[in-house]
Amino acid sequence: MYLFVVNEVSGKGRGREVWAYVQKRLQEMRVPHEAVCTEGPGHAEEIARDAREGKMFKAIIAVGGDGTVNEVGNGVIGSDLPIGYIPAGTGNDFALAHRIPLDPEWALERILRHQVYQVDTGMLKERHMIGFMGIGFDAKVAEAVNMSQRKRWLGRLTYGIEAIKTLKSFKPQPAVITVDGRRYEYDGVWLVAVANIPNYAGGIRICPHAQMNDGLLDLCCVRNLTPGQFLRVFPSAYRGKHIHHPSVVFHSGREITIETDAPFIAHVDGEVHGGAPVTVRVAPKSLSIL
Ligand SMILES: Nc1ncnc2c1ncn2[C@@H]1O[C@H](COP(=O)(O)OP(=O)(O)OP(=O)(O)O)[C@@H](O)[C@H]1O
Repeated sequence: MYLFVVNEVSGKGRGREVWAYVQKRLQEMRVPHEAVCTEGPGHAEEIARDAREGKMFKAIIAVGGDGTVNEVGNGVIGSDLPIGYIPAGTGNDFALAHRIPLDPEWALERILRHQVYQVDTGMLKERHMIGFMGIGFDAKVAEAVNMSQRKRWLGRLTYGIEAIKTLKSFKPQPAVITVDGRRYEYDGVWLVAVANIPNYAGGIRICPHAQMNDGLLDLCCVRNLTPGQFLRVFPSAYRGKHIHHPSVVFHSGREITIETDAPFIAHVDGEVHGGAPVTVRVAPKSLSIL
C-alpha cells in the first residue's frame, strides 16, 4: 500500500491538477493506495511521521514541490521507509537532481518500479535539509519567490525576476565559515549555499560537484562583488560556469557552521527557515528514495 501526501496548493494549484491525474491512473491500474491532502505548513511531516510509526505503507509519495519533499523526508528520516516524488512545484530541484520525470505519468511509473537507493541529508538544529540550504541573497530571493503571484504563470523565470528585484536592496556582509574545524573569514558575502545536490532555485548549478551519497556537504560562497558584477556572475551559475570566478569559493566537509554579524535569513530546500548562525552536519545515507 502506498501513501500519497498531496500539497494541492504547491505550484500555485498545480498540485491539485497533478493529483487528479495521478489518482485517476492509480484507480485505473488498481494500485492499492491512500491519500491525504496537506492543510498547511508542517502537516506533510506529521502525516509522514505517523505513517512511519504505523508501518502500514511500503512507501510515502510526496506530490508537491521541494517544500513538500522536505517535510515528507523529515517525517521518515532515519527509518528505511522510502519516499517517492511526483513533481508539482515551481523549482522542482529535487526532481531535476534525481532525474525524476516532470510528467506525472512517468514519475508514477518510476515509483511503481520500486527501486530504492539511499542518500545523505544535512542535519540542522530543528530539521534536515534534503537537497540544499542557503543564507543571504538566495534566502531573500526564496522568500520573495514564495510570496510571488507570478510563480504560477512564470514558473522558474520567477527566480530571475525576484533575484533582480532583491539585488537593489541587498547588502552583502562579512561571514565566518567553519568547515570541519577549519575557519574561513570572508568579506562582502552575498550568499553561502550548502548542498547535497548540484542544483537549486529552479536549476542553478550552484554546487556542480555535489553528490548525494558521498558523505559530504558541498558549500559555495559568493563574495566581494558589486551588484553589477553579481548580476553578470549569476546567470553563468545556471551552467555551473561560476566555478571559475575568483569571487566564488567552494568547500566540502561533514560539519559546516556559518556565522554573520548581520541577521541573514536562511532557507532550507527553498522554504525560509531560521537564519545565521547555522550549523549543518551530514547525516550519511539517512533517507531512502524511490
Ligand atoms: N493546504 C496548504 N495551504 C497552504 N500552505 C500549505 C498547504 N499545504 C502545505 N503547505 C505549505 O506550502 C509550502 C510550499 O510547498 P511546496 O514547496 O511543496 O510547493 P511550491 O513552493 O509551490 O514548490 P517549489 O518549492 O518546488 O517551488 C510548504 O512550506 C508547505 O508547508
